[in-house]
Amino acid sequence: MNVSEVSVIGAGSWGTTLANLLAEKGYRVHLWVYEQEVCDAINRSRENPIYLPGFRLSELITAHNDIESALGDRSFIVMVVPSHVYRSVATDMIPHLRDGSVVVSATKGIENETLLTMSGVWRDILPEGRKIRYACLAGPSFAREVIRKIPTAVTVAAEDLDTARFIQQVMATEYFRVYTSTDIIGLEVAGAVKNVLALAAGASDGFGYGHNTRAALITRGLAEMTRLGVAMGAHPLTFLGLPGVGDLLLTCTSELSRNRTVGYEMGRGKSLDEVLSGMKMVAEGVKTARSVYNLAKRLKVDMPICERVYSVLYEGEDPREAVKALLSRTLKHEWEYELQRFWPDISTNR
Ligand SMILES: NC(=O)c1ccc[n+]([C@@H]2O[C@H](COP(=O)([O-])OP(=O)(O)OC[C@H]3O[C@@H](n4cnc5c(N)ncnc54)[C@H](O)[C@@H]3O)[C@@H](O)[C@H]2O)c1
Ligand SMILES: O=P(O)(O)OC[C@H](O)CO
Repeated sequence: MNVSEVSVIGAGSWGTTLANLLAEKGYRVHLWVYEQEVCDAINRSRENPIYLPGFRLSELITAHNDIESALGDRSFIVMVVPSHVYRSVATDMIPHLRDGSVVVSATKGIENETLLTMSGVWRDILPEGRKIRYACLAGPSFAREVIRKIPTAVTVAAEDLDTARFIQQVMATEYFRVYTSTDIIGLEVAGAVKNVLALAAGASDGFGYGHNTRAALITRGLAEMTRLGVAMGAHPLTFLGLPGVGDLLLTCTSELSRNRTVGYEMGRGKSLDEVLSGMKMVAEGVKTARSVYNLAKRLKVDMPICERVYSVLYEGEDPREAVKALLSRTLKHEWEYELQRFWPDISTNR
């Protein structure tokens, strides 16, 4: 497959950044922009004034407000819209999508209504006989650092390694290192769950708790993420890599994270509505907390931190009571859940 032009669907901070990365590699980039005024501003002033102000964008980017012209006859597509609008945007794309197109999804989230990850959404909506080559891009990558060419490493997973290697070649630069994988579901679960855990880590910092608390949340959160991923068919090693512990560390510890910031503000006493009312960008963890809670229940996976995040966000639990509830659970072996579920014949006394 020879690529000279690509489409990027979604012009938030990450979509705009990936569009610019590809344009600076020499690809002609067609960027679909939801808001007409943002679309006009990009074409007129080479800047995304709402989602990525202060960065001059490449001349090789053309912004489009309609999906048909954004897709044209391109067959390398990067999809970066928030998860709650992913299905409707993807559905609009289908009539204009070339069969066999590579679709690289950089969205991190799980649908509330169906509990599907983004690969599941495509499987759900693609008419019989229609095919795409789906891939997921994940890993620790703040748009605001990538746009400044700060060294970054991410992972791309596709069903077959050849597709992943092809995407690696198209997207890698001297500052953006792309690893390959075939564990699509692992990347999707990791990218979604780390946002929920970042809400908890932010709240902990907002309460004024210390480094000990945050390290505990990250480590036990990693165990929860891995359990859910494995129950959904992921490879456990994925969670030790960039999409798992890499992105979890980044998001739970940095002031650049929108998810951590939402948690932090709530930990300082603001309500969820107060925090969200001042935000144009998405904090995916807020919606994904509901999906993760329901998935954990459906698959009988023990995810106490994510469960408390859900009850604070959606059942009005006081965040400090949620911490108390977490700490007052029955004391146990560190790997009790894993030993019982995966190695029942190994004694927890070993
Ligand atoms: N920003 C980052 O650093 C970063 C990094 C990696 C992954 N991601 C993921 O990328 C995805 C997109 O996030 P972002 O940060 O680029 O977005 P953003 O939060 O900067 O902007 C919100 C985006 O949603 C779009 N939007 C709002 N309503 C819409 C609608 N009804 N239909 C279609 N589009 C609509 C806006 O046009 C804008 O593009 C998310 O899943 C996020 O988790 C973001
Ligand atoms: O700002 P956040 O919390 O949405 O995180 C952005 C990216 O997912 C970090 O890899």
